[in-house]
Amino acid sequence: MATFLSSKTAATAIARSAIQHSLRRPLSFAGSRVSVSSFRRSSPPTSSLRLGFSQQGGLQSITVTRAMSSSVQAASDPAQLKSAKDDIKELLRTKFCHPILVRLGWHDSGTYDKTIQEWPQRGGANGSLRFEIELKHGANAGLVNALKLVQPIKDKYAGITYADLFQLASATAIEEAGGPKIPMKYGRVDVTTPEQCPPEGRLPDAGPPSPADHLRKVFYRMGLNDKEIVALSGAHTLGRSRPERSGWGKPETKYTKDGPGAPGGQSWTAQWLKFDNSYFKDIKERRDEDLLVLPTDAVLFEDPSFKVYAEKYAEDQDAFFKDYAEAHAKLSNLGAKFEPPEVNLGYVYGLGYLTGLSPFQVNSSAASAANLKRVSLAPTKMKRKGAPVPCLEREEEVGQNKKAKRLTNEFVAKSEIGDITGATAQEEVKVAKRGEFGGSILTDRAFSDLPLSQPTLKALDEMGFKTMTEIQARAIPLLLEGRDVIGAAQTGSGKTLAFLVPAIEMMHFARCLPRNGTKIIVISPTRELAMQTHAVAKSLLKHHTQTLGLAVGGVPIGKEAQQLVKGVNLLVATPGRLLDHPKKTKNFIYKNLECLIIDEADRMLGLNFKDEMGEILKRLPMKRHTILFSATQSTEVFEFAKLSFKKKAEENDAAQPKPVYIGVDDKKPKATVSGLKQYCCIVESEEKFLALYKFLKKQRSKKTVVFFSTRQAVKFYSELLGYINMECFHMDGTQKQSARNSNLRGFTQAKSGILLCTDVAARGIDIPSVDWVVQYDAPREPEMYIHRVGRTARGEGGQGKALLFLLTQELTFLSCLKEAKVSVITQKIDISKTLHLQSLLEKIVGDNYYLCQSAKNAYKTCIEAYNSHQIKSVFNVHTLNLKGVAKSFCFSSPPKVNVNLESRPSITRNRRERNRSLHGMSFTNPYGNMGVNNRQFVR
Ligand code: HEM
Ligand SMILES: Nc1ncnc2c1ncn2[C@@H]1O[C@H](COP(=O)(O)OP(=O)(O)OP(=O)(O)O)[C@@H](O)[C@H]1O
Repeated sequence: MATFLSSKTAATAIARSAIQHSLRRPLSFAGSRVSVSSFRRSSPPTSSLRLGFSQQGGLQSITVTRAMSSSVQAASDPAQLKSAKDDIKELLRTKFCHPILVRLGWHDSGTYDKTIQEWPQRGGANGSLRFEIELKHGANAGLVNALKLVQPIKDKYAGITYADLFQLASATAIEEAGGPKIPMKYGRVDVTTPEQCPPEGRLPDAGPPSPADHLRKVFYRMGLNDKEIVALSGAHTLGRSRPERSGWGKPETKYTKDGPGAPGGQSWTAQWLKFDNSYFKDIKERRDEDLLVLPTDAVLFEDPSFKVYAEKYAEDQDAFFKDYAEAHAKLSNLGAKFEPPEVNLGYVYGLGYLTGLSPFQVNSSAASAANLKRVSLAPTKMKRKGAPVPCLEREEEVGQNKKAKRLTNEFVAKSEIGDITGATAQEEVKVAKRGEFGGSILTDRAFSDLPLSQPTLKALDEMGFKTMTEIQARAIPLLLEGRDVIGAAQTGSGKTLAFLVPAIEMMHFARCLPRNGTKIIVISPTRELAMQTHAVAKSLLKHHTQTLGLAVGGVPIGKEAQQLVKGVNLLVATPGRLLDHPKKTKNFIYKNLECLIIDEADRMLGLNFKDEMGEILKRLPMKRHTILFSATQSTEVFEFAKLSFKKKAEENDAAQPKPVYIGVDDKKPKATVSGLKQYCCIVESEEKFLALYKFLKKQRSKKTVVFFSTRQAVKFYSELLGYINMECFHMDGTQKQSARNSNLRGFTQAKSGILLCTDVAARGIDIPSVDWVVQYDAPREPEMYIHRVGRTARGEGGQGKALLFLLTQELTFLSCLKEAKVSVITQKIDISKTLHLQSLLEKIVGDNYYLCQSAKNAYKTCIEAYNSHQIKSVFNVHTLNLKGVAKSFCFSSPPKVNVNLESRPSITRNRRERNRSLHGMSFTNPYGNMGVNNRQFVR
């Protein structure tokens, strides 16, 4: 176990007094070690701090001058920056001071307070850390040594500001330690007097009572989010903590006993001069006593929202590097004033040529011609260092940096606001004519060009499918060759046929008979999706002799068992029921299984299904093909694929062909289909239901699916809408299967209508002609958003629209969407003429006992669901206006209910912790241990 130290205070006091002691000594500037500058000083020396060195190189004295107090410090000279970078590299090579230089840059910029407009009061990267008063802040203990190291470089290059030098040194240290290239820009202006330093207390504490809250408080103040907190914390992969400085860490460990650099301290990682993702791996494992884990490090794997990123970075170094580089660049700009100002930024920003580290390519001829004028910055592809799954063969560049740049709130503020309910049919026609709406998903390749059997070709023809979609054209030939495939393609792009056609061919050419048992299993996350896949398979098998079966919960198991005993060659199943059969159905033969297809693989291999999938995988024969399909992919899918495929390759022979990743849309700028128009409506809680009502009323002639976060909300709103003469279908996971089926069937067959549902209908369901997908409650994560909106604009030429409701404080969710390559247009819904309905609604609910109970349940669970939202930084239960929320459930004031704010993820996590030993399925052991699991997520 790594240690948690708490003897901080005393040591900090010692450190402080040591610094203070030295600060009291008189000035004796000793620049004797600094070589004579090759640059002529273009301005008087700007340093306000002078350092004195003892013969041993230790600090002797510091003093502060105020010579520049009245003038504004000019920004850095690019040519000097380039030279200074070389000097920093040399310094790193000789002193091994990478970590402390990183800490120097971060402590200069990390004082930024986004709520303060004025520079330099807002703090941030402005060089203020060179002043004694700031160096004396407890959090900066020891950083005087970093200043001492860079001061000679500062002295050599008068044309560089401290602010730039600190950030240049930090970014260079990361790169030289093997980290990512950081897209830096330069031109920061320095503060000039100690009075301009920020107050003490703006940097994080390593051992606060509530580490997650503390980190959020500090980093949110800087305008950084959870992902950035986790990524930046990864800088602790470098360096050591020293009790005599910060009070944290051991005096020495086996990793720090003999240097490099001055020995001592406790590091977070074994190779603390190498920038990689071992910080996350080590904290996760916590196996080594000699490695440090501060409370603020540990919380990255404890807080559910931080954990998502910490886990990801522990698994995927490329993902860490990418996010770190972005976050570091952002950190280094916090609060900075850049000069020349905006018009000349190209000159300053375009230091790609200068530092060789920017991912932006400067148009160099323009740069030299226009010199100080803005130059165009064309983004170039950042080459990834390796595939996320080394054992996968790339059909094309796998897992590229897909995520687009962050959407800022500014975007929202600037975006055109119209009233969505007023969108006319003419406008829609105009858009459609421009050809921007509803592109073709079909290629020019015909199914008949493939070596498919006659019965399959005949069935395809009868189903009306002649040419293939892209995922079909790319996946089917490879699957026919017997390759294992991970397929990713947008919602509604025909993935079902892409895996079913080759599966059926496999059975056909193997001449499977019922007595051979189950040769192919397709696993789906929901019963409805399994039934739908079963229906497509049934049509495809129309002229074949092979047998088909369905195993889903909610229906009597007996009939299914009889069928299985007779022999089902292709079985479509949900995981819970699939697990029941081997236990309860004696003669269910699955030992001959040849192919396992996991639809919606990212969901199936995610946390919710981990236990069931572990159990299933453990029972199935290992010698089989594995096919994984989904519209969104996750690290889990790749990790699973990597391990299970690798294991299989080991067990079989070395010549085993590698599995193939097919990412049809990886290079596309959008994650959603071109036929989809997406809107977002920003509302206050109290207006939310009125806005929905107004919307549904206006779109009465359309077919609309509305997603809610809880089944209680689905129940209440469908009852309420029924009361006010707006009948709707409703579907959630706890309804009886017969009710689920009839609601889905009813809505599918209807020309217009409303379906209220939970995420049980978010994935895979193929309902024809849905016009609108409304997300009344925001989704758990961007991936869920993509699946939900995928219920419209499906198939060839499919068109549809999506509307997301967000509360004002949830706006930053748009940045998460932007990162997932989803852009939405902000719209408004004018409810001014609907406001009077509120009192009427309150009366309806108040007068009806059952409706009132239903509203209370919905209100309670809605708050609980909000509390367990995955993206805590955006969906923070404490920011909810409860009075407004109550209004949206038709209460005049918040009802008295017992709200359980223990988060759902933590309940699930606790249960998982308890259950872990039962299954042993992990991504290092995708086949799991022997054991019994009675828990059924989906039956
Ligand atoms: C998340 C909140 C953070 C806390 C509570 C924290 C705390 C600390 C502490 C206590 C030390 C030991 C200092 C010493 O004794 O010399 C340290 C060192 C360090 N910190 Fe942080 N830190 C945080 C975030 C960051 C960030 C965001 C970065 C950079 C992006 C960073 C980079 C470093 C480095 C590189 C060192 C090693 C310095 C050396 O070896 O001299 N830290 N941090
Ligand atoms: N080759 C084809 N030609 C015409 N239509 C097709 C073709 N292949 C599939 N489709 C139609 O496209 C629609 C979407 O197909 P499918 O349900 O397989 O999508 P999907 O990619 O699995 O979507 P999701 O990710 O939402 O599960 C269906 O209505 C299907 O009939």
